[in-house]
Amino acid sequence: MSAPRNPATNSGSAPGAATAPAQLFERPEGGERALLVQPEDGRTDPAEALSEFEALAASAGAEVVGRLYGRRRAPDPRTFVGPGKVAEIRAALADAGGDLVLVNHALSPAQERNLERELECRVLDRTGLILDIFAQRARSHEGKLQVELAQLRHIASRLVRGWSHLERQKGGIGLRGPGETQLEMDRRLLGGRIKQLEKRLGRVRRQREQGRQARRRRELPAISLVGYTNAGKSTLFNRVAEAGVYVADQLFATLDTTLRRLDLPGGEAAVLADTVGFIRDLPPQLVAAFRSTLEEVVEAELLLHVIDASDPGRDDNAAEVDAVLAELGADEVPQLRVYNKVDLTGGDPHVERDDSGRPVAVWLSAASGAGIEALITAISERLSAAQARGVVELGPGEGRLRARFYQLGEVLEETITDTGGVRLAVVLPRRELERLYRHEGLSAQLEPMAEPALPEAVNAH
Ligand SMILES: Nc1nc2c(ncn2[C@@H]2O[C@H](COP(=O)(O)OP(=O)(O)OP(=O)(O)O)[C@@H](O)[C@H]2O)c(=O)[nH]1
Ligand SMILES: [Mg+2]
Repeated sequence: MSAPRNPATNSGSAPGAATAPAQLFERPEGGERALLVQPEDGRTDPAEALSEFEALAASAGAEVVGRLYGRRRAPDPRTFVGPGKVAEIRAALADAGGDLVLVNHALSPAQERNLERELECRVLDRTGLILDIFAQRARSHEGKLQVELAQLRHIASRLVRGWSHLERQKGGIGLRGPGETQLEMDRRLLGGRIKQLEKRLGRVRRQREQGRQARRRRELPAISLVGYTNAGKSTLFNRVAEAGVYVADQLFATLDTTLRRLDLPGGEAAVLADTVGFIRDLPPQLVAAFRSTLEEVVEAELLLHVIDASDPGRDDNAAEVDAVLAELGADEVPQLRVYNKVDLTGGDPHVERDDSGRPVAVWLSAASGAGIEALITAISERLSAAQARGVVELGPGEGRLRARFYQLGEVLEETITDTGGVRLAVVLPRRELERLYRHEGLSAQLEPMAEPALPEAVNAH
């Protein structure tokens, strides 16, 4: 049985505690003994899926004591796996002395409950496991609220378990909350708590929205690091911003979006954001929960999509990340691919360019620092290409568009025209300009400025 986790074990590190030692987050000895069940659906490579699932289980602090594959044409509506497999799992549990079954698939609440009843042991699906990891990792106030809300929504439909011994296991994997308390298992209180969390989140989000608008007014272009979990985003973030963010060989080491100012060669600056990692089959309620945090991603000028070049599943993982980005509405944000960990592949750091000479991928090692300079130059090149600048003339009736230019970019100069309209010298993200043309009725062309009012972005080296 698992010793209930002492909340003090993982609440001691403030977000600023830069290089928190990894053992802070390691589970006290004697984690729950988990048996893993990996369905074979013919889609993904089961061995690879199982090894990722094992890393997830370890991240949640479980000790893996057994692994089983399950092949079945259609899932059993009652227990997901068939009766023969249930017997096999029961035997394996007895053999290994396991006290938790983790199934690498989504289970319906009824399937989870029926399996628990038949196996006389706690059963958690992939979503429940990922939620548990998120619960342990959330650091910021907003992150904690988001995770708790997602967890409560997830368990709301799973309350009737009917196993008194499960009650006594409070604090085990899947039953831990990010907040002060264990997850409240009483259905009556649950609804109230969910409402309360939604309200608090609303307040926090409004504050963050204000912060983002302030940043936008300061016109610092935003760059977001995105990528599969464990790709090396935080390591790269530290390298690039020298910020000292928590890095660990753990899945979902980072949950909260962290921002740093990034100074580019030539005196330009940008805001760099480190974000939560993505994973295959990210539970939908988690995508929803983090949607607002990930707005940083949607609104970024440039995404650095970090890919672990040494991972044999890297292309699948990258495709998965792109799919989540599309779900978030961020598929149109320009991407620079960063193939990380070239120290492990034996490759040389280099930059790939497209036909027009634009950098599209950078191969580097965040750990050794090889290739970082080239990355920063590539970022600088991509950012200056992402900015539109010019002079635009608006008619007297286009006050709303004038206001939009002030909102979205920087107005360097404004003069009144003979016809009573305005002539604006503006700099704004090209994406926003395109949106103005497409959706907001802007028809006037952006003419080149006679003289650049801002120093040219430096990418001379
Ligand atoms: N060999 C090698 N290891 C690296 C490199 N970059 C990162 N790592 C390691 O990869 C692991 C994950 O790094 P993180 O920076 O925490 O990855 P992340 O993408 O932020 O992960 P999450 O926040 O969990 O999504 C750590 O053990 C790093 O030390 C690299 O260039 N080479
Ligand atoms: Mg990270």
